[in-house]
Amino acid sequence: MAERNPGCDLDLAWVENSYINLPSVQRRAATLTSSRTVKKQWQAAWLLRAITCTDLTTLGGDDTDGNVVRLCGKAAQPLRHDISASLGDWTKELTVAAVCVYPSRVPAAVAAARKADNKYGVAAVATGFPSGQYPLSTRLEEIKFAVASGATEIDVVINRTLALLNKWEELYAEVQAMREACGDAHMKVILGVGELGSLTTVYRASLVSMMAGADFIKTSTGKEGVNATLPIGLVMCRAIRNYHERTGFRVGFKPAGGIRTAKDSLAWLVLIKEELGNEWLNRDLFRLGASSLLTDIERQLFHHVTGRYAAAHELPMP
Ligand SMILES: O=C[C@H](O)COP(=O)(O)O
Repeated sequence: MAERNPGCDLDLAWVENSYINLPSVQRRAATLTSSRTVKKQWQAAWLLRAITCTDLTTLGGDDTDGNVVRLCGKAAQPLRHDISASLGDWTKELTVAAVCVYPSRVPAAVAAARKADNKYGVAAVATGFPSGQYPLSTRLEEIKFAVASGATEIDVVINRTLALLNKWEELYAEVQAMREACGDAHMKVILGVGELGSLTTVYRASLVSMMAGADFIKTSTGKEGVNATLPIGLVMCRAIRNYHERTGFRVGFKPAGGIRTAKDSLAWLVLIKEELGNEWLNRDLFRLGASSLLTDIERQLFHHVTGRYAAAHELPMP
């Protein structure tokens, strides 16, 4: 694991004097997908990398321990054995980075991960996910419950109200308290970008979260109307880069919400490579939060290996 970001004092002047130019962000984001294409064995290699960085997610009101355990089976063995064998023996060891579940489902996920020698992590969403509209005391209790249940990573949501009202000191204090409640569990801070109103607010909330000790910043819960988009991702990566330049600490990035196709995952990998560099292209510093992405990646790898697309029954999801 990379050295954790300990955070730093809140630099309010830096936060309040930061502005984002929307047209230039849009222009740069548009070049990302047009400037680089990866094909054939290189594409297969990138897709395998995407799998290792995936937080395989189920966050449904109808989740049960049964479907969480099936998801964990997929986390431990993301590809069908024969596809895996054709891609090389080393892929037998391939797992996703983590499974991501609600706090009440953590014990089942932890038990399943233990049976797979903890080759992947167990992440829990917390702090009044997805809205964060609850008292701080209960939000912190949720973190403690998930950590006590064995979660190794906690995906917390910020209080968007504070960000929208530019109450940066209060937001900083809340995220600091969340980091303390997480203890040794790594903390991913979800900004809920679709509800932040502007890219400038996204940049400022990114900075404040990192100053307060985020190990990762994450775009979305998957429940907002707008989730992970490349322009928003670009702004967050620039914030991560600027924070690293000033403090020397590396913070990870997790786009999440609406990432469904292998092509989407390649675009996100290109963004990371171009904006943060190869150093960020691993599960310690990059995650893709997704519930259905793996299905399409497996489908594309099946095509790479066999030359044809699989019928639905050939690649059943758990
Ligand atoms: O944190 C991950 C998201 O909730 C997943 O969203 P998704 O279902 O759109 O892939």
